[in-house]
Amino acid sequence: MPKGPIPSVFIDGEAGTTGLQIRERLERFPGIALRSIADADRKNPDAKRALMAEVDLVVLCLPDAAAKDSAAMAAGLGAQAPKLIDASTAHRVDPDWVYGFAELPGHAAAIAAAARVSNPGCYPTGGIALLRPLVDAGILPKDYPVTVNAVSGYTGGGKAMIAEFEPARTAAPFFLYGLTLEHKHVAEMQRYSGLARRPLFVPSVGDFAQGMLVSVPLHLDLLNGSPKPADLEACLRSAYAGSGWVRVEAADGKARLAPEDVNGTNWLELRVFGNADRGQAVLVAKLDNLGKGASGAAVQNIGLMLGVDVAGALPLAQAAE
Ligand SMILES: NC(=O)C1=CN([C@@H]2O[C@H](COP(=O)(O)OP(=O)(O)OC[C@H]3O[C@@H](n4cnc5c(N)ncnc54)[C@H](OP(=O)(O)O)[C@@H]3O)[C@@H](O)[C@H]2O)C=CC1
Ligand SMILES: CC(=O)N[C@@H](CCC(=O)OP(=O)(O)O)C(=O)O
Repeated sequence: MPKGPIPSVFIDGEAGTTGLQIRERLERFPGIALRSIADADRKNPDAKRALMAEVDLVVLCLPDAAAKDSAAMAAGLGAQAPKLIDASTAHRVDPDWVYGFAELPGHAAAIAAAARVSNPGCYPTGGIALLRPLVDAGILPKDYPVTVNAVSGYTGGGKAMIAEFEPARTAAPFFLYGLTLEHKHVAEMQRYSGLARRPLFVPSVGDFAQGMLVSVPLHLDLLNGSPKPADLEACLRSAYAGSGWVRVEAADGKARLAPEDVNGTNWLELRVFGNADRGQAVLVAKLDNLGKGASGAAVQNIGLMLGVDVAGALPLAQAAE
């Protein structure tokens, strides 16, 4: 039973990049009551605690340390504790939290039954979506030496990185990072792709605000059954048949792919580029890092956890200018 006439949500960190995007999606949606704290009080623990006790669900859109503090605060409310969705990295591989990737086998039901859900990272959303069906089908050996390459728009780094690009760019127009090979997303990518060997992950940022490509190169003769690129595509199509927000697109002989054209939507697009004669393929996911990669997944999870159909809050087409 909701605490009020309709289910209510508080976004802790609603002034940040991810929080604002969730707020935009829920503000225009009538099935959920969005509750806020006055700006001056947004970091005031007493104000937060009071509001947490009044709402059904809190979304944490905070740096990891602050997310852990807020999760502890919510747990301390006992019978008044709200359900939680954490958009940070703090609880992604924590066994007490459900991983909020609704399109993975069994996850939608687990999310619907959970009190604490960890929202996936933007890069893992692309990487896991490409890899998991191939592992589950036994095509990709669990110990395959997987490399995940990716490029993100600069909003992926939140307010601090946005300040390096707006109003004037001080960063390089394109750079690789994560080169110590300790990126915070590797653990969740390995766990939920079902890989036994830690994947190599090479992220990068370009001088564009939003949008993301995640790509995984594969040598087909090292896969089980030496599949053709078309077999990989068929495997992905079968895994996501009937999915509302993941679509598999034909490569159509394209040799180029840009990251921005699903921005503002909740689509996660998957493609298999391949050369059967060379025995090589590249799997590519395209998504909006702030859409399906953050706020869209959070809104999907809010819907599942509160039992509300949120399809109307999740754009499938870009808004007209
Ligand atoms: N940007 C992206 O593409 C994605 C981000 N995420 C994750 O979501 C979380 C938020 O990221 P993002 O929105 O990008 O980051 P931002 O830096 O844009 O926003 C974080 C917000 O949290 C606020 N904040 C910090 N501490 C507290 C506190 N104790 N109480 C209340 N508010 C606080 C900040 O306020 P102030 O600036 O005043 O300190 C800021 O408004 C992070 O954990 C991030 O890793 C997840 C997926 C994708
Ligand atoms: C471009 C950029 O800097 N991106 C961020 C990841 C964004 C994200 O998904 O953060 P969470 O792990 O908190 O979800 C990074 O690489 O740290």
